[in-house]
Amino acid sequence: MTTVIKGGTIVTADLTYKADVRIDGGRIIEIGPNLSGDEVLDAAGCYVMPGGIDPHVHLEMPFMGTYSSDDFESGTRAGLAGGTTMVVDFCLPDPGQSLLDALKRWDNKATRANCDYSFHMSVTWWGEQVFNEMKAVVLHHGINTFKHFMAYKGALMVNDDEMFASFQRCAELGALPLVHAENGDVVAAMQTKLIDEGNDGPEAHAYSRPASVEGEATNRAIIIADMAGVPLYVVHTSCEQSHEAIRRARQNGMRVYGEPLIQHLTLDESEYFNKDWDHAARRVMSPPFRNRQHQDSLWAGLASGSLQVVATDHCAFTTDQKRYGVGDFRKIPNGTGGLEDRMPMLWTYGVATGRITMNEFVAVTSTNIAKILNIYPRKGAILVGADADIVVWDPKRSKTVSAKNQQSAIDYNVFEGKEVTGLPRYTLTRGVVAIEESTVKTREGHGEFVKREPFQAVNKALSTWKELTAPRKVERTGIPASGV
Ligand SMILES: NC(=O)NCCC(=O)O
Ligand SMILES: [Zn+2]
Repeated sequence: MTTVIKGGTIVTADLTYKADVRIDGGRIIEIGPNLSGDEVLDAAGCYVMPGGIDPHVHLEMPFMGTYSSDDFESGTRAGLAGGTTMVVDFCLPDPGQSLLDALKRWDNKATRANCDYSFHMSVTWWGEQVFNEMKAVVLHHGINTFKHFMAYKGALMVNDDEMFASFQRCAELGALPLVHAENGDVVAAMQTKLIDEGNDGPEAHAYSRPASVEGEATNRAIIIADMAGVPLYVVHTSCEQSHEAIRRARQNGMRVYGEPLIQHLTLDESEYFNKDWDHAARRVMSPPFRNRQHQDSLWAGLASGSLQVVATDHCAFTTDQKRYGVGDFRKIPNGTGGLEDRMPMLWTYGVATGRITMNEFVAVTSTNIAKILNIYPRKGAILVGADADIVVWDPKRSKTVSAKNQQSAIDYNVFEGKEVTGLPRYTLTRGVVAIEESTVKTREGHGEFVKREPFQAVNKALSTWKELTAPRKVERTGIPASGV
C-alpha cells in the first residue's frame, strides 16, 4: 500500500518548496507534484518536515534510588504526539558492570518502543573490561557515542584521567564522546554547605549548581577532547559560560557540539523560588534552569549555528518520587519531562517569535543530530530512500499544555498552561500514521533499533592531524657533556 502526503510544503534544513511525498515499505519513494497513492493524507496548509529526533532521553532510568516513570512505550508515544519519530536513550551500566550486560537490559526495555530508537553507552567506571568492551559496543552493537558524567559524585561521575582514557579509546574506535558537564566535586561541596546552613529546599538545588561550574567543566572536557584528538558533544548546555567555551572551541577549529534543552530555553530559575514545594521540586533537574541572559545566549547560539541541537533530557518523575527529597534537596530525583512538548514549544517560542527560521527548526530538531549521530540521510531528511519518519506540521493548530491530556505517565507537566501554536496534523513512523491530530494510533513494538556506524571522516582527519603535529624528539649531533 502506498501513502501520499498531498498538498503540503516541504521544509528541510536547507529548502522550502511545494511537493507531494509518496511512501512505500516505510521509505520515501517519490517526491514531486500531483502524486497519487492508496492512502492520501491531506497536508494542505501544513509543512512536511523530517520527524524530530530527540537524542537525549532517559526512559525507565534507574537513578537516585528510583526509576524514571516513562518507559519506552509511554515515552515514545509522548514523542510521537509531539512530532518526534526517533529517540536516543542512555544505556547505563552499574559501577563494575559489563557494558554488554547492561545493553541486554536496555534491549529488553526497548522492545515496547512505538518509534525507532538508538542508545548511547555511558562510561560510568573505568578499567580494562570497559576498554575492551567499548570495541564490541561500536563494532557489533551499532553504538558510536559514549556518555561521561562529570557530575553526580559518588554515583555516575568519572574523573579526568578516566575521561581522558575513554576519549582516547573513542578516538581509536571512531566514536563520539558526550559529556554532562558540571564540576561534580564543587557541586558536592556546595550541596553539603547549603544543607549545613539549613538550606534544604529545591531552590538550594539551583544554588549548588551555578553556571560557572558548568562553564568550567565544559571547558575542561573540551581541552581533554582536544588532547585526545576526538570531537565532543556537550549535552544539556544551559548557560552562556558553557556556550562561550563551545563557541571558542569551534572558532579554534575544534569539532564541538552543544545541545540546549527546550526546558532551559523557555523556563527560568524563578521556578525554584515558587512557594509551592511540589512546583519547585518538579522542576529540579541538572543543570538547573537559568536566567534570561543565559536563555538569550542559547537562542543566539541556535540562530548562529554555534549550538546545533535542541533536546529534552526527558527523565520524568512523579510528584511522589520528587517528594523523596522533602527536607533534603539532594534526594529530589533530578529530571523533567519534555518529549511531547519539545517541538510545539520550540515552534511557538522560536519560529513564531522570529528567533529561528523554519529551516533552522528542522535543523536543530532533526537534521543536525542525524548528521552528528551518523544516521543521515536515512533519518533527518525528506529525500527519496530516507525512512518515512515524517511530521505533517500544522502551524495553525493550537492547544494549552496540560498534564490532563498528555501521553507521559507522570501527574504534572513543567510547561503546564503554556499556549502552543504549531502541532502535528500527522506523525508518521516509517510510513505508519501514529498520530492523526488528537487521535493516537501508535503501535507498541513498532520501533526498531537504529544501528549507527563508526565515524570515518572526522575521526580520521583528527588522527591524521594529531599524528602530523605529534611531539617529536629533535635528533642532535654534538651534544655537550653534562654540566655536572
Ligand atoms: N538531567 C537530569 O537532571 N536528569 C537526568 C540525568 C542526566 O542526564 O543528568
Ligand atoms: Zn545529564
